Amino acid sequence: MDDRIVSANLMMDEHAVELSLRPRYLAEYIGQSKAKENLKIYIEAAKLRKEALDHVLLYGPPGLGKTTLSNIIANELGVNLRTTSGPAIERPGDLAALLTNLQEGDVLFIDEIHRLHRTVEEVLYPAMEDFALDIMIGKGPSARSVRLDLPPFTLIGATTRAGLLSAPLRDRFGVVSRLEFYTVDELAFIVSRAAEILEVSIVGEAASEIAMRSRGTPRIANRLLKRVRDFAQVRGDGIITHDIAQSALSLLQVDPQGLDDIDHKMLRAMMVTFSGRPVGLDTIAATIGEESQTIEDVYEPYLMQIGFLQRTPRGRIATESAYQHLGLPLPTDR
Ligand SMILES: Nc1ncnc2c1ncn2[C@@H]1O[C@H](COP(=O)(O)OP(=O)(O)OP(=O)(O)O)[C@@H](O)[C@H]1O
Ligand SMILES: [Mg+2]
Repeated sequence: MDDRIVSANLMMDEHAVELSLRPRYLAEYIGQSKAKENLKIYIEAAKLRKEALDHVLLYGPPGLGKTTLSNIIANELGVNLRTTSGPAIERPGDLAALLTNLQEGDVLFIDEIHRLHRTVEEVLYPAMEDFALDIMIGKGPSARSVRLDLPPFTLIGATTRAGLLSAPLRDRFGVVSRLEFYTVDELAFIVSRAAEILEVSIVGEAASEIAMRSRGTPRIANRLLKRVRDFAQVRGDGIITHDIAQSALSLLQVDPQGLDDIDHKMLRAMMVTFSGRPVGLDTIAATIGEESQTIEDVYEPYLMQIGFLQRTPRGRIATESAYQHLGLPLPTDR
């Protein structure tokens, strides 16, 4: 019982920490300069015209800051933000309830928008296009559709899988922004800023070390920082030195490129089990006991970004740099 209370408190703390690390305005949002510059102009223009901002679609791998950016957009516009997610909206009526509760100019954020049910999605079309809801009244031959006006609002959709969005939905977003992996410098900056918020001292080299091992992803950078901080407090004198960062990260089984156990298993399966021949996603997934979708959304994008994995029409293959990184010989018949 006591344990449970303690762990619940810990979780609350973690959550509060998570929120405190989240930038609240565009000026604090590091990197993503392309998306940021465009949004700055659109937000400014919408404010000048006193109109709702055009609907925004944010896509890219997990942890790059889609949710953070949606919060920032609402803050910059000075409007309310309502948050929901594709799978959470079960019936058209649920979406109708959300939409009719919006105030003029509000932002409705739908996370995982690629997982919206078809029937719900159809309600969204007129809502996005004409700020209207078409409601069916009655059944059978006497059924008729009534149109209900909605206040102008901004829909922000986030997805890791833009490819799974239906064309009609995709076409209704005026602003489509793809978030990119962060550079090591940007991540080092994010780590230093987070350390300041967490009130822990960190030397520049240590911030860079964490940044290099964060797979271009701020969420991972913040997570690694928190774990390294634990090491610094228990094993050192609280200051995160380069040495502490390096040994903590090795103990966490994050290699110098930021690859973890699952990346290693994936690459080894491709190189050893399948001797370097092209392999299908599902085969890799089954071999290492992971879900195909996790591999496709979380692992592959970064391995492709650093040039360790290629997708070919015949399947996935590991590249020469991946063999070098793992210290395995390149197969001779390639
Ligand atoms: N540009 C940024 N500058 C500073 N910190 C950032 C930035 N982007 C994200 N972060 C940090 O990374 C964390 C994860 O970001 P966020 O939750 O917005 O990712 P996401 O793209 O919504 O991920 P998911 O696809 O998993 O929902 C945030 O809590 C925030 O602390
Ligand atoms: Mg999110």
